[in-house]
Amino acid sequence: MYKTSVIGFPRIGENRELKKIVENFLKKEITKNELLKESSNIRKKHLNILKENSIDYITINDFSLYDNFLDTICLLGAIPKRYNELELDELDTYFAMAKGYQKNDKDVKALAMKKWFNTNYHYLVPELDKNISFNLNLKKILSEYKEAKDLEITPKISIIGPYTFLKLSNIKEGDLEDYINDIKEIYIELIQNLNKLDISYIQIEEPILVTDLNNKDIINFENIYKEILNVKEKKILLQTYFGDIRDIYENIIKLDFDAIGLDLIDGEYNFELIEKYGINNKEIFAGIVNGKNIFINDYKKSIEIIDRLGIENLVLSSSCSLLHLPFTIKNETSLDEKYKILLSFAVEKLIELRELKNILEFEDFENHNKYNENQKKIKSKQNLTEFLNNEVKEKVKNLKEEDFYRKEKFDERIKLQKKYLNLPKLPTTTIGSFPQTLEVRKIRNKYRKNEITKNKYNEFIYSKIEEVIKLQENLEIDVLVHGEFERTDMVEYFGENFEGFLITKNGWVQSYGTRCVKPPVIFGDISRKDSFTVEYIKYAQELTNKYVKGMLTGPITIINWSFVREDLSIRDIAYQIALALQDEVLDLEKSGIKVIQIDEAALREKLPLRKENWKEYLDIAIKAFRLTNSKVKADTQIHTHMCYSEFKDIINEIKELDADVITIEAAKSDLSMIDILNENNYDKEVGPGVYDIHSPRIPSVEEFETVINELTKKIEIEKLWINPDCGLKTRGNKETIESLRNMVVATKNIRKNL
Ligand SMILES: Nc1nc2c(c(=O)[nH]1)N[C@@H](CNc1ccc(C(=O)N[C@@H](CCC(=O)N[C@@H](CCC(=O)N[C@@H](CCC(=O)O)C(=O)O)C(=O)O)C(=O)O)cc1)CN2
Ligand code: MET
Ligand SMILES: [Zn+2]
Repeated sequence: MYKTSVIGFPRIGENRELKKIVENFLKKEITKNELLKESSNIRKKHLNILKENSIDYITINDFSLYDNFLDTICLLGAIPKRYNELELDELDTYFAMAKGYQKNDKDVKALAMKKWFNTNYHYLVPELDKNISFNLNLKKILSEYKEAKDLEITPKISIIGPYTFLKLSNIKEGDLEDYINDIKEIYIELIQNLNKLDISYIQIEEPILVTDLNNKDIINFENIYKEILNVKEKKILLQTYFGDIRDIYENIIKLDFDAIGLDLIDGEYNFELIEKYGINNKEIFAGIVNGKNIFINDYKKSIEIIDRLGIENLVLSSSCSLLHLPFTIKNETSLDEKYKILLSFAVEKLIELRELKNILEFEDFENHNKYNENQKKIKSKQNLTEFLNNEVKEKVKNLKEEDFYRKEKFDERIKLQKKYLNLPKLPTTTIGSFPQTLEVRKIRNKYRKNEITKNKYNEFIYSKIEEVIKLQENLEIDVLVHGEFERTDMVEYFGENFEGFLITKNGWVQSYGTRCVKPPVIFGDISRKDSFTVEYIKYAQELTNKYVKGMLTGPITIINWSFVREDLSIRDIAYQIALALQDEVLDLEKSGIKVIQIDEAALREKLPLRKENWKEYLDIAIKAFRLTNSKVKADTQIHTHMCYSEFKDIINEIKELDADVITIEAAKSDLSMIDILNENNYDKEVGPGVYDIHSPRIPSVEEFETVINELTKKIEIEKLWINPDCGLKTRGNKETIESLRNMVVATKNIRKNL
């Protein structure tokens, strides 16, 4: 007998309904009651979809108005003091933590945001200090429980596990161990409360277990769980995902969990663990349907996996939450059927689980019509020759060592660049995008619907470029950008313009809070037909005597924020993209652009979860980046940008990227990252972000001066750039202009004293 389960379902809604209602609430266009009512409707709709697909273990509390980690902070009452002191109601406190709060004399920054393991989802980081007193708040769980019961569902309740919570918290005082007792107590109280409900499972999620663990971790984990498991009266599923749990499987299997959830897509090694240590009578939730990629399940392979496991009474599950997938392929009305049949979004993954169960329970599976249908689709990919490009395959094969190096060394290059560019000390710049206001989106939407011509659309884009160039000149910024108005997204735009990608119309995936991305699909071999950024950059450059940066997205970031084909190595895919970018870089240079930024925003975030896999990944990432710009002249300045700056472990690789200038996020990480650069003799130029663009807060001139002064103490003046910590596309015009003005004024004040 087989059962089916999913770890979690996307909550943003089929047409991003949740995004819209939360944003409307934040703009005070709808009331709190409307927000709660509408979000309940979304949840009920999703529960019904899960029910219609006969999912046996339906999850609740996977929903969130903004982020599950933020919900967990509220569930445990671990709200940092500064937010409680605002004396707002519960919901406003929630959003103050999410977005920061600036009103009258009150001014509090948002909680920090971090990448959720190796996905493009971001969670809000809990803070733990001596002021924290945990205090259980079950309101959210209980109302979602009631909704499920009203639909006659006996739900499984998802909660973030205590160890993942602790490990991902920002511990401001003391050590992690200092918080274990409190955490244990509050989770015990939580389990005791959940005991009273009519539920199928408590799904405790501990993805931290797929990272490298040491003995202390194992001791801590056992210490916490032995007592929690002592009080349980309902079944507990220990759910892991994003990898295998090699360091702790042996210990876990001896603990009193009723079930264990394993990722069998990204956790190949889990098979060996099961073989070696057995399953000790636990129910296994086998993650065989990929929750992170959008290609259809190959039923033949899945059945082989299940055979290999050789476990009776298996639960067929997703490899991770379906949060990381778009809603349904059904809405991709512009996509050719021959591609569509090869793709599977969240709803289709439910169908796959249901079909797999039926096939497995069918005596002679090879004669099951769904099985044969599936195998026919899988084979049909071979006929899609339009995605084959032998020329680029050859080019990649023939790459030589020298293709990955610039001719001149940095020391020599930077002298030429300094002479040529002749910038003031502490040059100011921005990361690329300017606010993507409603105006921009509306016009683009009209163009998409053919309500305006391509010419009219371009005219509008050019007028925005003029506007933003004037603005930057007025603000007296030193190195300008064109604003990226023609781009929906820095990755999707490259997918639209390169060969080898599929683009979806409604394939939205939540990235953080109400923000979504529409990852393009790397379906075939990648190449570039014509230049596509040059005309805009050239136009911008002709409007000003200052330098305008060429603006490209790097190969690893394109890969990491796309859905990626599984039939070619990541190295080959990365080099194909790098070669396509190289064409664009050289065209920019040819048209007179002297500064070219190639963003590798996602390089750090996709570092493999286990150290043993770092080397291979970084080798690909560095070489692919270098390949994009190895052929430019010495006096062409190459910039790169990275959003997250936890560089401690990869600083040597960052050096090896050999970018002349790197701009990075630093504002939120108390500048400790600068020490790391220094300790490792980082020799290139750096622009540590001087303010956090993820919040509408406007830092004052004094605040900027303090940060910049700090920076000048730590970094050689000659090497220091002043810039925000990321692109400005999510901000409004007003706060952007005021923040940039303060940033430039502060820089000039400091320059006077140099
Ligand atoms: N891919 C990617 N990953 C990333 C980042 C990134 O920039 N790109 N940045 C980091 C942070 N993540 C982010 C993720 C999303 C957004 C973001 O701003 N997303 C926008 C969508 C951007 C977009 O593609 N907008 C479309 C508009 C789509 C749209 O909403 N259209 C409306 C119609 C417009 C109207 O008339 O109102 C509709 O369909 O209803 C466009 O520009 O054309 C959003 O959710 O609001 C920002 C940062 C990390 N990961
Ligand atoms: N150039 C891009 C921008 O400014 C880099 C963003 S990194 C998420 O939007
Ligand atoms: Zn960024």
